[in-house]
Amino acid sequence: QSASMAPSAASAYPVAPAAGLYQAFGEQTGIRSLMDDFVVRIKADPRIGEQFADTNLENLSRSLTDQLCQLAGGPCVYKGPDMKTAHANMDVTKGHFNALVEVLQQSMDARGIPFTHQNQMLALLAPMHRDVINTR
Ligand code: HEM
Repeated sequence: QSASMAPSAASAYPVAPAAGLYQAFGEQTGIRSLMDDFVVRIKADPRIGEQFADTNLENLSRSLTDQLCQLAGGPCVYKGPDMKTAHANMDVTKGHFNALVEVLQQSMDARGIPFTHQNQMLALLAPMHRDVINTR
């Protein structure tokens, strides 16, 4: 049983990562710098930045790093709330979700992550839309 299939909040979506995905993202260090870049872009984004006004970006980057590292097949374990709970106190629309994906693509482009691997990561995140989007 791979790490990503272990029972946890991050694996409420039991999809196996493509081989080598974790390595393609530069392992834990690479994912952390990707997420450090991502949270700054998110907060600056005119479509969704406001929702992160009171967010501690350091903590968010750490949570997201654990989550993506685990999803990608790395040895991390995301210990935060499940996606429904994490987003329950805010209005998240499909437009917000798509904006976040676009910003993540910008961050992945900036780090030179190959398109195929970008799409493999997005495919792992996509099923979360059911729990994250809570508003029309
Ligand atoms: C696949 C899409 C998404 C994933 C994987 C995701 C993941 C996460 C994670 C892991 C946390 C931290 C939970 C914690 O440790 O407490 C979080 C918090 C948060 N997310 Fe998302 N999220 C997604 C989409 C969105 C969208 C579309 C929005 C709205 C624009 C959003 C807004 C927030 C906010 C405002 C927080 C709270 C940060 C804080 O604690 O202040 N998320 N998300």
